[in-house]
Amino acid sequence: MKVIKFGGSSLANGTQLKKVLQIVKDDADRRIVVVSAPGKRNDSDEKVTDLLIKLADEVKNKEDHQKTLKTILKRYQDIVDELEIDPSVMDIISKNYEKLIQTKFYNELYALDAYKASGEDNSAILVAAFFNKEGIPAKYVNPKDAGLLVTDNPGNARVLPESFKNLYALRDSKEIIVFPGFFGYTKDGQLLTFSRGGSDISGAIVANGVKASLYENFTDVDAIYVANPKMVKHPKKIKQLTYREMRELSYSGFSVFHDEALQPAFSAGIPVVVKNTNNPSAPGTSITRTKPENKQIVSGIASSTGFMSIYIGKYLMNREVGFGRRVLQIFEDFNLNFEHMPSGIDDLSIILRANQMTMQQEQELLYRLKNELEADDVQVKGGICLLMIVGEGMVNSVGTVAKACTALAEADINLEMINQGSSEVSIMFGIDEKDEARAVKVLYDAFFPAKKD
Ligand SMILES: Nc1ncnc2c1ncn2[C@@H]1O[C@H](COP(=O)(O)OP(=O)(O)O)[C@@H](O)[C@H]1O
Ligand SMILES: N[C@@H](CC(=O)OP(=O)(O)O)C(=O)O
Repeated sequence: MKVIKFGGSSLANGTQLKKVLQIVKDDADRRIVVVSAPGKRNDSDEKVTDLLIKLADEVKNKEDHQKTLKTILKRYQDIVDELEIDPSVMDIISKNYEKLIQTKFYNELYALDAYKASGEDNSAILVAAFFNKEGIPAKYVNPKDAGLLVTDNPGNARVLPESFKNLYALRDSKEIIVFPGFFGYTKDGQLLTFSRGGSDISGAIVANGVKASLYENFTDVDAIYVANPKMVKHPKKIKQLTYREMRELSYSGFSVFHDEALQPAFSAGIPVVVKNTNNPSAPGTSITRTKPENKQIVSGIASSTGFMSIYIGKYLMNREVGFGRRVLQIFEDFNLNFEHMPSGIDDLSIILRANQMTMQQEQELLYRLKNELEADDVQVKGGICLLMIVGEGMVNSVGTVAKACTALAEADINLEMINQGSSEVSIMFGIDEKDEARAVKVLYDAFFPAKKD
């Protein structure tokens, strides 16, 4: 049995849905279809999820929401019309939205998640109706009925382990299951979403639950490329990656596959393949526990912006027992996640995502760090980009850091930070955000030089 997930780009209009149907028909093992909300039809279009966030905001602020609601309904209506699906589906979807808008939520974050999730929920209802109309017996299954349970973290829910056992029952269905991605329910029955792009996570959870032989993730590119195709022209394709390589690359910018989607697949040993809905015969990229050794030391180069660093300097820091714990306690008091913590004998830096704090919180944090730790110096720097070079081959090879540093130095790109060693398969550099695209390009040229004829 295979679990197959289609992203928003594969569900953006009727033409895309016809491709989805054909892909499902092509392989009798494709029994569970996890769907996203309709995505962008072209570069200037809006994702339904983004429209729903806008709608939630308008309803919350008691602003006029009719235009946004109409735009959302039209996205579904256009698909229903193009595919000549029974118009009663549109009545169901419209009623779902009427009901949602009338619902009084006592927690704004729960409300936002309910709006966001409705994009995938209605998409699954529509896809199931389309399959049935085309003679493929299919049924929509709600994550609550299937027992997909999550933690109580709005917009950032995590799966609860008992979900996997509950989901096993999906194997028994005679019909193809169409399952909405992106959300689950707490034990108290509250709907909550995963983080953005989280339909990939739902697909991996369902694949784990039903003990799938393969998790196929269909998107709009022929493969995962060694660098983001928006930054490097025609980058090389990757045939195979290990789970840990993919996790590092997704975490640091390869948005094509969600980093949290690796663990459920990994823990059940389920191979993942990323393929193109627009070109399904292309082999795509496989993600597996191990991969055959090859000459390629670096597998991919990723980058991600939006980070800040907080530097703390204090003479004899290394001799002060409990210093690190006190630093982290202050961060915990502000409910801040941190990503990295490079350190020296008299200084340490904390790298964190900048969007976690307001200016005022930042000022309060700096004040506490300086005073409670009696630090000599506390400085903050925003606008940091993390560059990640990833490859299993780096474990047994020398010279990767030197090669990367040379390429960056020759391009006059200043390194704010280097972090090598904690993860065997990656090297991380902190640079100024303005240098991001140039840095990815020079590293690509250094590690994937064009073949000379
Ligand atoms: N290294 C990479 N390889 C392939 N695609 C990448 C990479 N990095 C970023 N992407 C982007 O990821 C996009 C696919 O992910 P996404 O937009 O989430 O698709 P979907 O709508 O199918 O979920 C691609 O169109 C591409 O722009
Ligand atoms: N629709 C949600 C979840 C998702 O995974 O979407 P997509 O498969 O289009 O990346 C989002 O935009 O975040």
